[in-house]
Amino acid sequence: MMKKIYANGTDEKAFLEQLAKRTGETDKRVSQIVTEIIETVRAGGDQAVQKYTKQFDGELPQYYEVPQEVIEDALNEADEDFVNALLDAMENIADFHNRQRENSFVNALPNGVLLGQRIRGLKRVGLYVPGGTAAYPSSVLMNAIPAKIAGVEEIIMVTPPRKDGTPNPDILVAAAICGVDRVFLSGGAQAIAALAYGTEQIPRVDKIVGPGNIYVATAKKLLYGVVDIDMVAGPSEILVLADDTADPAFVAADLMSQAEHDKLASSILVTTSEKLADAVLVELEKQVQSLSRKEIIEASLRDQGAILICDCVDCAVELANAIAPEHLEVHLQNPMEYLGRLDNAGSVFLGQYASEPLGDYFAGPNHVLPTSGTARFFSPLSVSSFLKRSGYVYYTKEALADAKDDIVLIAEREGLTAHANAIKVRFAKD
Ligand SMILES: NC(=O)c1ccc[n+]([C@@H]2O[C@H](COP(=O)([O-])OP(=O)(O)OC[C@H]3O[C@@H](n4cnc5c(N)ncnc54)[C@H](O)[C@@H]3O)[C@@H](O)[C@H]2O)c1
Ligand SMILES: N[C@H](CO)Cc1c[nH]c[nH+]1
Ligand SMILES: [Zn+2]
Repeated sequence: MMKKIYANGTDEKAFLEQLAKRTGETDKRVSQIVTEIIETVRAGGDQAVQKYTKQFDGELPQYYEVPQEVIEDALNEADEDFVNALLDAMENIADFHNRQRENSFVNALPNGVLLGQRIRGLKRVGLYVPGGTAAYPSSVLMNAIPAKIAGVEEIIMVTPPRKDGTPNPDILVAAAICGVDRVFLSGGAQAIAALAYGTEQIPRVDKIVGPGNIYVATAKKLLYGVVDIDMVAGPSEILVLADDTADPAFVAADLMSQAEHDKLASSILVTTSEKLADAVLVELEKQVQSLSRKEIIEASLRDQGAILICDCVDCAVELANAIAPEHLEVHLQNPMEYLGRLDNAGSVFLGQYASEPLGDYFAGPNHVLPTSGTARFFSPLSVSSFLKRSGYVYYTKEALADAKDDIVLIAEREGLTAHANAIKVRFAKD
């Protein structure tokens, strides 16, 4: 089901190149389609959005904007256990993200100068919640909770309608408990374009967050600059780093937990133990039989998965850093020992009981994470993703007099005499 590759410098390189192409190959064609969608929505507004919804999602949605009473009804009619589970998860997620708060500061110098940084929440944010195979209430929590903590004034959620045009009630429940302000039934590149430019009904936002498929990710990339974006979070990924102390049943189960998301999801085992590799293969065959998304899991493991066998743990760690996966599970004898060397992962899960779904739903750290190797430079979604900082300066005449010569000198050296003049003019009458 998963290929075994011996990490000898050549074979794993070929696999990594193929992995890097898994979303990239379609990029050019998708870019063309998405560019056309963006331009059409920019010119045609809500009508164009609805036209694409009908084309790609099959039906005109029951509501374009979901009325508040429908959202409230969804919460009132939801089963209590589900709501309570979401509230339990929310408590952990809020507790974790509350620790990410940042404060404004001011430095008051003895000469009367004030230098400060003001931090505020973004005014209005767009939250993309995938539909299709991936309508996740947990993703609503992971996006909306840090936004609320950051002080975002208005959260506009967009999500595709279900096949019959109705909203997904579980998504509405999550939106209600998180305090999402407005919900539109629109998905794909058209929803991203509407949020970026604004339409008559969908307000223009300052930033768009949330994962989505290749059309959503491409629209976000193309519109970056018109609007801010969080990151490009694509198909899910897991890399398990394991030695012969790992439990093959746990490793196989966790690999499949991410393969289940998408045929393009990638699940990789990097191990020093051939014995473990073989046992994991047996477990995969056994456990997949009872899983409802067997077909997706098998396709994902076959096409995007691999077991990479390394000579030593250090080589395995190096390989994990080179792949830079979204999720990295550490099933090594002393997992904590490696934490400081695991540089490139969206989220790290230490030890055999820190199973990836614990992070997807409950533990507290965010599950909107960088994918496709971008964990090298992107960080998880966080409170700071929703903050804006401005520096400010207050100077007295005396303080400016002390700084005047340096400023004028640098300005004139740059050939910017108007800059120099703006300083000099303040002392012209002295
Ligand atoms: N990294 C993360 O944190 C994270 C979390 C959750 C989900 N995900 C990923 O998000 C993705 C969700 O994908 P999805 O497809 O289920 O939902 P989606 O909402 O992202 O995409 C559905 C939309 O795609 C558009 N679309 C579909 N076919 C199209 C076509 N041929 N041309 C133009 N537009 C088209 C439609 O508008 C449709 O509404 C998955 O890849 C999943 O792995 C990632
Ligand atoms: N693992 C996904 C991010 O890659 C997030 C998620 C939502 N629900 C279940 N899982
Ligand atoms: Zn998941």
